[in-house]
Amino acid sequence: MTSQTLNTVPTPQQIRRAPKALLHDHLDGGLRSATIVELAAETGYEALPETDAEQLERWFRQAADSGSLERYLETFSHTVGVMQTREALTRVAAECAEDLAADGVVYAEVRFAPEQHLEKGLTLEEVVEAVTEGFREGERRARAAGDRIRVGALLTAMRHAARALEIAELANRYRELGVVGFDIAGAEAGYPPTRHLDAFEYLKRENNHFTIHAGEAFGLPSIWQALQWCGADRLGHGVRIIDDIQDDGTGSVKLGRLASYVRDKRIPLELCPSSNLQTGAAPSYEEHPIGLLRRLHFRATVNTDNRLMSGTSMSQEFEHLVRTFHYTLDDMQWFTVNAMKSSFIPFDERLAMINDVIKPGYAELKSEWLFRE
Ligand SMILES: O=c1[nH]cnc2c1ncn2[C@@H]1O[C@H](CO)[C@@H](O)[C@H]1O
Ligand SMILES: [Zn+2]
Repeated sequence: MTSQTLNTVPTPQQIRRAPKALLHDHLDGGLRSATIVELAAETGYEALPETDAEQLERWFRQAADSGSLERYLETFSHTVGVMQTREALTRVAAECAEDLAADGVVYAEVRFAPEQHLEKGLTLEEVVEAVTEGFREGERRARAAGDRIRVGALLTAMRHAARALEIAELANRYRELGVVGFDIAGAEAGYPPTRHLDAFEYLKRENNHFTIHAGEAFGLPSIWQALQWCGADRLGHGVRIIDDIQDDGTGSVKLGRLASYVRDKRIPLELCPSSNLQTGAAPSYEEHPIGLLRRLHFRATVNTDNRLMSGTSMSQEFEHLVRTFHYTLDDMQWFTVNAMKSSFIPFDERLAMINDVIKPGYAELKSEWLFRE
């Protein structure tokens, strides 16, 4: 190995400092556990399973480690439970932006389902405004701490419910006000994305963007519907696309028609390795499809999904991948540029982020070995 290739394998510290872009992160899956405890006391939420922040953090991780998406999702009742006031939503959003920035994330799209935050009388509009105000506040605090981050909101509709069109209209109304797109989430099996076709067709007519959770707990039919019936711009997870790829282990790999389409059309895959291990969508980091999908040049991106439930961060996701697949800074840059290219902000802004923030950041890290004492 030459010294140059040796030096492009990032250290944990370099991974944290490297500029990262995040497309798939749930606001209600990333609260600080101490904040949950405080908000529960302030807002009179009495159903927390633990009242000590550290124990609560452990509880979330263990409860989410269930091997089933449905059981994993049950843990969200406690985060959503304390996110029912304007102040709570703004605080959680501001801390989210701060935490991501401190982890070296320069661009993030963070999603949440407005319809889940109406229990204490807030309107859908008030929920969106509280969250976007929090993101702006978090961006300011990050700047004051010497970090840079830009956060866009994605509005999620819950796939078992029937409010998708309403939430899509909301996303469209708040487009110039910090909302960059739309999503559907929740239990996948039994709730195909075509249930919400009216919402997707509306967004297409409005020239708006959307991603769909598909190919996580359910396989190819869900991905096929999301793309070919609903017209999704990106796939939330999409990891089961691996079921349409035959890898005989001898170097000969055969793509089925859906996998070919996904690769040919450069459909972004919002891959979330740690989350997949917890819900049983992948057995281990070693066997996670991201290794093959990266080798085959799918438009793969690395994401956190739910930092609290998975006890993770963008840096930690990359640390796992670097350890497992021996990725270099060039690989990290590749995933990051993929994410930025696939983001929902205007093209000129994406390009500036890639050329003026991401590439210089990696160049700086890659050159460090030259000046080592
Ligand atoms: O990995 C996932 N798959 C499907 N749904 C999810 C996942 N993570 C979170 N949510 C769901 O999205 C809602 C809004 O953020 C959360 O409340 C949770 O129910
Ligand atoms: Zn998700």
